[in-house]
Amino acid sequence: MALPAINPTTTQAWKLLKKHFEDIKNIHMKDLFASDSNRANTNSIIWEDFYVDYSKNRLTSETMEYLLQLAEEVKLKDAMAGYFSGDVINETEGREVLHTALRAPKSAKIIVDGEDVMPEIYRVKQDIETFTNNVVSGELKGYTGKSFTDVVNIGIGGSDLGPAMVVESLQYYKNHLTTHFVSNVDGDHVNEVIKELDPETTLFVVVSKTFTTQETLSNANTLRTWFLEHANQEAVASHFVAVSTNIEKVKEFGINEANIFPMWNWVGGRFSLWSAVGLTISLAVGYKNFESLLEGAHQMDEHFKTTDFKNNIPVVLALISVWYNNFFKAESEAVIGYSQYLTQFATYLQQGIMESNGKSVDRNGDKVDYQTGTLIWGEPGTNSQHAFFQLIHQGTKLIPADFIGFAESLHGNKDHQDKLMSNFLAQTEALLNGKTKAQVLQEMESQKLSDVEKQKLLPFKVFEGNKPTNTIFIKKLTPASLGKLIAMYEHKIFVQGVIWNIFSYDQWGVELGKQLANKILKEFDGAENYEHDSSTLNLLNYYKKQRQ
Ligand SMILES: O=P(O)(O)OC[C@H]1O[C@H](O)[C@H](O)[C@@H](O)[C@@H]1O
Repeated sequence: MALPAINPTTTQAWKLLKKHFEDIKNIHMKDLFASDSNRANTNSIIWEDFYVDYSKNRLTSETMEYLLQLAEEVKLKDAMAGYFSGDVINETEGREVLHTALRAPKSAKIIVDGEDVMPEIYRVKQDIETFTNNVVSGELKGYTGKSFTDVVNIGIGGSDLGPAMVVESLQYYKNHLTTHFVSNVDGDHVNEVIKELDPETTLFVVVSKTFTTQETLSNANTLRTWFLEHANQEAVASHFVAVSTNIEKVKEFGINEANIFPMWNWVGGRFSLWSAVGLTISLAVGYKNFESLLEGAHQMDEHFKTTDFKNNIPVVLALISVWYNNFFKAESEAVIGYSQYLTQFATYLQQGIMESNGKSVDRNGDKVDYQTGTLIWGEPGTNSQHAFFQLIHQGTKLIPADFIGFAESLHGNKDHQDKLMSNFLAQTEALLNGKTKAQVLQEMESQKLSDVEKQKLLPFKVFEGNKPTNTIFIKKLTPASLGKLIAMYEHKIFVQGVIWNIFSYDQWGVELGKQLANKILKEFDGAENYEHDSSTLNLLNYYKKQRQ
């Protein structure tokens, strides 16, 4: 069944929200808290090891009522049923969207083209487990009989960002293997990694869903050439494995069929870390931890699938985001993880969110006349506090932010953890309340300033507050809780795509640049009568001169 295609602006709920927005747009959250002592409790969801507090948002129970009505009116329930059961909801590519099947239990039955995909998923999982155990235990050897010490993941986009982010986030759980990620076609990337490698003990994992991606094939070729400077052709078989849907292309590249981990067209690149694309994750943290990551994601799938919308974390977060995006006209959202392990989390989400929902044509093929996908950015706290928080606190832009924190530390240093958590809590409080003129003046009392000096400084020291945040407080960073967190954002993406009536699972917008790059690449060594605008032509000729 196709996804329902309902223009959200034609719903009753949208009209109610529009009117309601005019009524509450200037209300300060401080007043909402003052008038309802139970606000924090009624606007939070406690589920397993997740405590999601969304009370520090510019909304009332009436707002939530209309937002939930919007979810009903766009037929979110029907869309969810299609998402989980393998409907072709990626209509422009004619594909199912089944990353949730990758983490479903063995007993599940998910039919694609008349066939249950679960046995095949579990067969590949078994291969991942066996291979991981053989590499980690040192049983599998390189061409000179030494065990592997290093793993190089060669991929880009979804074949890089997911595995790289998870490996970074689960660093605490890592084994002795050193992992490297090569993605950029910039030769500096691969060459810097090569400096750290020993060909005798390095395993290469070439990851590409299509196996046609220029960057990945170039990097894989360069690494293989370097490898062959030290080893002979037969050694490639014991040092190179691949993950792809395109078995023929992988074989053409020279990797043995036995060394290919398959994936499927019904897994989108940016949602693929749960498949064999996550092989590097499994190698880095061990199969058991990889499995826990998947189990955590599955628990979030169940929560999303079975919980009423009002208490459904991904649904509520998606609706709040729509509220800011479409009514307050907020352009971006920040994601701030209070954990150094989450350094790559926002970068990862950028692909997930912006490649999925950066669309301007609706599911009927018509241009939308409302805003869709949000810009996503962020860095871990507390570092980001000392970098860009100034703008969030006192700038002119409204930037709703997700604050993600872990109550228990992994390192066990209470002093550091208390300081980290005090910042985590203080920032959302500061963003909520701000600082009034009266408070600033009171603070100034102890300072030796004249009244004129005080009045001069006053406007700069006032914080308006009323800056919205969600707090996603998780008990501890584990493979399972990370799996839940990632799946939470995946479902948020889905819900927003349904509301905005767009296709979230294609990415036609990345094609044009690729096509032109291929054309220009040929022109570097070709004749000079190219068809380009004058700017591109000048730049192209400038480069041609420089490279001679
Ligand atoms: O895995 P691959 O086929 O090499 O694709 C890698 C990436 O490249 C494309 O340009 C897409 O925009 C991404 O969604 C994809 O993850």
